Amino acid sequence: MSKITTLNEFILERQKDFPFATGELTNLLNDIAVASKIVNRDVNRAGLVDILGAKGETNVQGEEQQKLDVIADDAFIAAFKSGEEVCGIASEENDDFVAFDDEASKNGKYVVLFDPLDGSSNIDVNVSIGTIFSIYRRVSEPGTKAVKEDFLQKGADQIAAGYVLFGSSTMLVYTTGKGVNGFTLDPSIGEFCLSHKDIKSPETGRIYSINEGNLDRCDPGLKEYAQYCREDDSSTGRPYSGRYIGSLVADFHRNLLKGGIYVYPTTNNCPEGRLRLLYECNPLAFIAEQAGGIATDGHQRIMDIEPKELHERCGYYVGSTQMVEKAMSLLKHKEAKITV
Ligand SMILES: O=P(O)(O)OC[C@H]1O[C@](O)(COP(=O)(O)O)[C@@H](O)[C@@H]1O
Ligand SMILES: [Mg+2]
Ligand SMILES: [Mg+2]
Repeated sequence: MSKITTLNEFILERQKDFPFATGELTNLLNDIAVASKIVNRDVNRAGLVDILGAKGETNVQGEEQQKLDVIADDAFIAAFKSGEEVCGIASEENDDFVAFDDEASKNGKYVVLFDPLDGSSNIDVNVSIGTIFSIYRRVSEPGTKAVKEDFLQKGADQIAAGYVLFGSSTMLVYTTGKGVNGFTLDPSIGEFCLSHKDIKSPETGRIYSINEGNLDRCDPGLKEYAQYCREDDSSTGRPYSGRYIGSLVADFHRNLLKGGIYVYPTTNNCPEGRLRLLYECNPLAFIAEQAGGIATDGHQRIMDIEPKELHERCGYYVGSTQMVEKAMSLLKHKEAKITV
C-alpha cells in the first residue's frame, strides 16, 4: 500500500520551509481542517436534518442567508476562537470584522477572511459547494484588538490561502506561497490525505466558465471572447466546452486541474462586479498564481488591488494564462467598471 501523508504530517514537514516558524500557522491550518470536517458532516446529511433552505435573514450583501451559510460561519469562527493564533476574522456573513477580545486571541498573529459557504444557490440541489479562506499576518500590535487595517491588505500580502470543496469527495487545497497541494478527506479514518501533490495548472485548456446570461450586459469584448471559444478551429482546440456549475470553488477547481478560464465580469446591473475581492477573489488568485495561472479583474492583477472595503466586489478573470490573456486582449473598456 502506498504511503499515506496526512494533512497534519504534510504541514509539519513543510514547516521546515519557514526557519522562524512558531507553529502558529500550523495550528491555524489544522483548525481549518477541523472546521471543514464539521461542515462536511452537515453538508453530507443536509437533506436529513433541518439545514436546507433559507434562514429567513439577509446578510450585509443584501442576499438571503441559507441555513448552511450560518452553520458554516459559526463552525469556522468557533475553530478560529478555539486557538490562540487568530486575533480576528471577517466573513461574508458578518457585516463588520470581528476582533476577538479574550487575552490569548489578542496576542494572535493572524487574521482570517473567509467565505464560509460558497455556491449557496446550489446547497438545496446537492451540487458541489465549498469554503474559501485567506490568511494575513496582522499589521496592528499584538496584545491589542484587531483593527480594520489588519483586514484591508492587498492579496499579494497573503500568508496562506485555500479552499475546501464539498463535492463527490471532500478536498482541501491550499498554498503558503510555496506551491499548491490538495488533500482528500478519507471518511474511513477522518483524515485529509495528500492526493494532489504540487498542482500545476495547464498554460491553456478547452473549458470556459461564464454565466452566459450576463453576456449582453458586460464588456462587448467578453461576448466576443465567448464567441471565439465557440468557433471551429482544431489547431487551437476550439470549440471549447462551456462548463458553469455556479459554485465558484467548484468551477475554479475543475479549471485549475484541467486548464480553463472562469470569468465573472462587471455588468451594467452589477458595475462593481459580483464576487468579493477579499474572501473569494484574492485567495483563489493566490492559488491560481502558485499553480502557474493568472487572476485579474480584466485590467490588473487581482492581488495588486488595494482594498478599501471589507465586502468590496470586483470583476474576475482567472485560470490558464493564455486563456485569460486572450480574453483580456479583446476587452473594449479601458477600466474594470462598466459605465452605462
Ligand atoms: O448565479 P450567478 O450570478 O452565476 O453567480 C454564481 C456565483 O455566485 C456565487 O454563488 C457567490 O458566492 P456565495 O454563494 O458565497 O454568495 C459563486 O459561488 C458563484 O460562482
Ligand atoms: Mg462565494
Ligand atoms: Mg458564501
